[in-house]
Amino acid sequence: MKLGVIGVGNAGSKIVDKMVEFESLTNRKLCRHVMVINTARTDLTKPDHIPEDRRILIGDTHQKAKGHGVGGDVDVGAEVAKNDMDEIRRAFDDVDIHEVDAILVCASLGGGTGSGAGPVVINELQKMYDEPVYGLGVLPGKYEGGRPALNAARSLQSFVNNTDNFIAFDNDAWRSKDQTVGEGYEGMNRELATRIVTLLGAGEYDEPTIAENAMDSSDIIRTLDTDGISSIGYASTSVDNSDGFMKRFREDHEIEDSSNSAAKINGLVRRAVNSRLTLPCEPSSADRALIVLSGPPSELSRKGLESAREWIENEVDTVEVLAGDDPRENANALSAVVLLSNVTQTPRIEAIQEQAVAAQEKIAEQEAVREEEIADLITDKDGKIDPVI
Ligand SMILES: Nc1nc2c(ncn2[C@@H]2O[C@H](COP(=O)(O)OP(=O)(O)OP(=O)(O)O)[C@@H](O)[C@H]2O)c(=O)[nH]1
Repeated sequence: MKLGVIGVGNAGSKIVDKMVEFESLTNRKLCRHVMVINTARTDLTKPDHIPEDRRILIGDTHQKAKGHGVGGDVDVGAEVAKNDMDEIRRAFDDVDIHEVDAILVCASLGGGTGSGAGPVVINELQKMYDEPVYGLGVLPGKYEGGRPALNAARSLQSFVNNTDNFIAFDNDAWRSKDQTVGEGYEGMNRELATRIVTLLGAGEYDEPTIAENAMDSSDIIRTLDTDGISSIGYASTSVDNSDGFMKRFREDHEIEDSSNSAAKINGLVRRAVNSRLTLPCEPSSADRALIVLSGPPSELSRKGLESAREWIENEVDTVEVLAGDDPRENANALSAVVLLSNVTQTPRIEAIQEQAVAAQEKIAEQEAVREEEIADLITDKDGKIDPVI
């Protein structure tokens, strides 16, 4: 698939940066247009792989943002994006839409810029283009407290309602227990970029491929076309892709090798579904699923892919399962990515909603106490307002 990729806010921009890094390391050609949008000038200097002229600062003249971010305030994030919409639109004008099959907007839902400006950007893209617009959103960890959960619960609805599909990544599930907030982001972003680029980059090659089961971008678009929330599973195993003795040996043992390959693929796909998903969920609650098998052509097996597809159909009980190969001549690993589209049994999303309700109640209580304190300060014992002077 050919993609336009837009990162909004700090985490969104870092994830886009990692996607571009991964695709260039693996010779893929997924991200045809990249752009990052932020309210914080310093965060815009962080990406290593985004050209300078594709970094858009918004809100530098806004009274609350002033180029320093929006401090977790979703409403300010949304307001800034609306105010600077002309500038954002001008940046979109450079995107040659005939060159892309879809647009992906990446953001974290726990901060203020990604969760506030992200949905505004998505709405504008939906108005401007007919191509599908997908969201890739990071859910804050429980350990971060009520405010990020409240932001996420509010903006999740906007992301899901306004995108053709929302792929979720749960910080809670991916953080190691001994890590504090902020630690481990680099590794988490790399894991997410690997999954998303291997999935969406399937089928884009410099040279035409003759692979009979090659994945087609229309299959990916079809699987994502559910208006729901998705999760991705991934498993990988290293392979010998040298020209040396081992490869010749394996070629000489073709029959044995092909049944081995089929078993390996089947095992890999099962491992992907049972692995740590980007969003923990009950796989059987998915409406549609898609398998991409990526690796050297000698490792791909039609039989293996077909039996893995049947396994997902039966065991995971998903109605529609598509599968395809992504042959990569020089790859030194065989990877399976499984997209579970429109999953509904997602405990973390339910927990975020509960955490958000509790946070909202706490904020309301604190406001009531503050109002009482202010009233006490400015009124005399008879309840009359004390003049300031
Ligand atoms: N997975 C992941 N999560 C991140 C990363 N950086 C921040 N977060 C999470 O993102 C949330 C904060 O969002 P940010 O993207 O930093 O903030 P922002 O959208 O730029 O908004 P403001 O800082 O309020 O202007 C918190 O839930 C963090 O845990 C990252 O690199 N990877």
